[in-house]
Amino acid sequence: MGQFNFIKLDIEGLYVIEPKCIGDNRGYFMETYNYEDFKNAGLSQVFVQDNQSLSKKGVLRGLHYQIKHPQGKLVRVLKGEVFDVVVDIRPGSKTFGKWHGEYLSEENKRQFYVPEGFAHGFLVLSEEAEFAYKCTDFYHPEDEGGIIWNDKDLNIDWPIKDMDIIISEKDLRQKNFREII
Ligand SMILES: Cc1cn([C@H]2C[C@H](O)[C@@H](COP(=O)(O)OP(=O)(O)O[C@H]3O[C@H](C)C(=O)[C@H](O)[C@H]3O)O2)c(=O)[nH]c1=O
Repeated sequence: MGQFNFIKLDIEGLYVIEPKCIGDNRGYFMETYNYEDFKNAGLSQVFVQDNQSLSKKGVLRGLHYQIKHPQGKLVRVLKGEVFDVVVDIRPGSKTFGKWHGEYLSEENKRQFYVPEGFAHGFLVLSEEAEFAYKCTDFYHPEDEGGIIWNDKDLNIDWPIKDMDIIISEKDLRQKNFREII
């Protein structure tokens, strides 16, 4: 118990979580999730699906969300570094249309909890990045929505200087923010 530092962010419902990393002469150990600790911090969501993806430098995945089956996500980076972005698309939210970015890395071991109602994506900054996350609902491909990564209204400040961005065909065809609201 008490293995995590929970940091509430300005956008309601977003948390950065810093796990306690216990080092010794072999390496380190850390709990990466604990239902009791998270429940005591107000995050009693149950996760039903874990995902993991590997991406090369410059890969940008997103911005994705599910419509009728929105997923809360607890995201972290196992290897490398990413700039992780969420956009508040919760109807009636006072921060509707606001985005927030977090640098998540193997080094800082920071986790990012994103409640249901956000679009999510990330840009890989390291040569490679292994990305792992827990979801509060299952994948429903027929229910997927998306926003184009460089939407003019959202104006997300992706750290892409001098980077060759790699985006899937699907993500190159995502909608503008104005089309989904
Ligand atoms: C998301 C998902 C995908 N897939 C299959 C579907 C495709 O055959 C393949 C790649 O899917 P996709 O290109 O949608 O993967 P990402 O671009 O990483 O999508 C994710 O990107 C952003 C960052 C997210 O937050 C979402 O979890 C998710 O939308 O995996 C599954 O079988 N289960 C799944 O839960």
